[in-house]
Amino acid sequence: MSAGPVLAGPDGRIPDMSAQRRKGGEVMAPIRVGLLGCGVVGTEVVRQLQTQADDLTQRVGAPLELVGIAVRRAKRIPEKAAELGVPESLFTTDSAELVTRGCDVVVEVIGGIEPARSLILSAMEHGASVVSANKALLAEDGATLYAAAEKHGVDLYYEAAVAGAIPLLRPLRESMVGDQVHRVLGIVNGTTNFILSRMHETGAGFTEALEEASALGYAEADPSADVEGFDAAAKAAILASLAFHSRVTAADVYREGITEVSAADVASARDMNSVIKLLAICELSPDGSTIGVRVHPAMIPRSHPLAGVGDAFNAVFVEAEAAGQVMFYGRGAGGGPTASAVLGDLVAVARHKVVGGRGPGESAYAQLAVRPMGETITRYYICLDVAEKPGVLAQVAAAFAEHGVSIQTVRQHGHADDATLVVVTHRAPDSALAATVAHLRTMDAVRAVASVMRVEGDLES
Ligand SMILES: NC(=O)C1=CN([C@@H]2O[C@H](COP(=O)(O)OP(=O)(O)OC[C@H]3O[C@@H](n4cnc5c(N)ncnc54)[C@H](O)[C@@H]3O)[C@@H](O)[C@H]2O)C=CC1
Ligand SMILES: N[C@@H](CC=O)C(=O)O
Ligand code: NA
Repeated sequence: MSAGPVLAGPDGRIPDMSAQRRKGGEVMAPIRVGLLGCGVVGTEVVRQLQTQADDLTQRVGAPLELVGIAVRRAKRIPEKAAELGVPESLFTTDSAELVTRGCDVVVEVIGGIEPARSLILSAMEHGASVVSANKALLAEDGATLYAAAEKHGVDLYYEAAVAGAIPLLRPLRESMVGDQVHRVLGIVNGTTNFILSRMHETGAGFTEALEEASALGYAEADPSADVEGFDAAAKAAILASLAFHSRVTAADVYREGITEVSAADVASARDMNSVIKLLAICELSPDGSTIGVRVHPAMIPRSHPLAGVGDAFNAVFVEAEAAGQVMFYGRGAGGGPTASAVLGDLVAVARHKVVGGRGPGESAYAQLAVRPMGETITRYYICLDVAEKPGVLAQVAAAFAEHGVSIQTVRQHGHADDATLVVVTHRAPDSALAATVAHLRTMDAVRAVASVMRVEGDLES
């Protein structure tokens, strides 16, 4: 059953079908595409499919025929159809039926775990390759999806799932797969980068900046996934899996979001000519036997290349043995940029349908274990409210020394009851820093541990 003809372009023209003609005049059948979800990303996917119909036909070698668009609510169909200029008959609320219609490719941009997982598995079972933007699902249960893709001989592509428009997963899966990756570090959540940038640049409040990010289509349906770091953790799990050829799930990732980052932290960072960014860091241990995967806010100097990454932009460094450092930068969120990555994957898997063959499957052969966060070695910024009495500084320094954490700089602000000590440490294990902080909290001289933040790069003191 077909829902209709190849969609016309915005000028009303039917795409040029010359690319359908193969040697001997053979006509290539259209590649049948089913779309699950028509929200921020899905809407842009339909728009780009229409505006680029001719070019996509040429690039694939066959026209892409949109055979159905599954949406959740029927009452939105007339409005969506009018907005996109497509027939209402193309829409359905029966997503389970759409994936069994004999699609060549199913594009999943619903999000969440269920029903997305069941729909993808059913689509594969019915012979469809799958393009998805769903990092939450890939990070929770990518292994099941990969296994199904393998079993049914179809592709599973998900470039949009990490860092939106930026080509990052295919470079890791394909271009850099001959190298030994040591570290992947970057900003992979647009919403939190937008919020932190606003807090630094305009002094905007957290809630106000989050509302703006949601209105711009950057935030997840439940924005706590962004601000609590779950979205970045899912992306870190995907990056670590691909970089280190191991199976890493979201549950393996150490995660802190940005909800505890205060205006005072932002001001402190400014005093130290630094900024606060939510970083995802995936790294191989020096002996190559384990990996660390973490997401947390970090203070970085303004001179650091990631410090200038503003708005909802993302940027990721990949450090590899032979390649050295490679940087990826671009729009990490928003309907248009994300749809660009979806379309890239769609063309790739559609070509495979036309000429045969498949893209890479899962490569988890290395099976490296994820080490506990306590073993991570990094530097820290600690802000303490202290009583301004003789000997306090010595007591604080002794607490750090007792746990083997070496202090790089200490600065005191204010006097008497308002005194604040800002300590920046040398590199130390996370467990040692945690023990130091627990110790500081028991000391009479320390009124409060106001803030603890990890540091990347060399801060000015
Ligand atoms: N918005 C962005 O900047 C980016 C989003 N993504 C991912 O893309 C996916 C989609 O994101 P958005 O478009 O922003 O979300 P959205 O919430 O705007 O759109 C999802 C749509 O799916 C619909 N839906 C839910 N259940 C359905 C079902 N069973 N059948 C049919 N439709 C159903 C919802 O009604 C909604 O319209 C998510 O996995 C998200 O994490 C990835 C990168 C960037
Ligand atoms: N909510 C996500 C969307 C893209 O992945 C983000 O803000 O980065
Ligand atoms: Na991407």
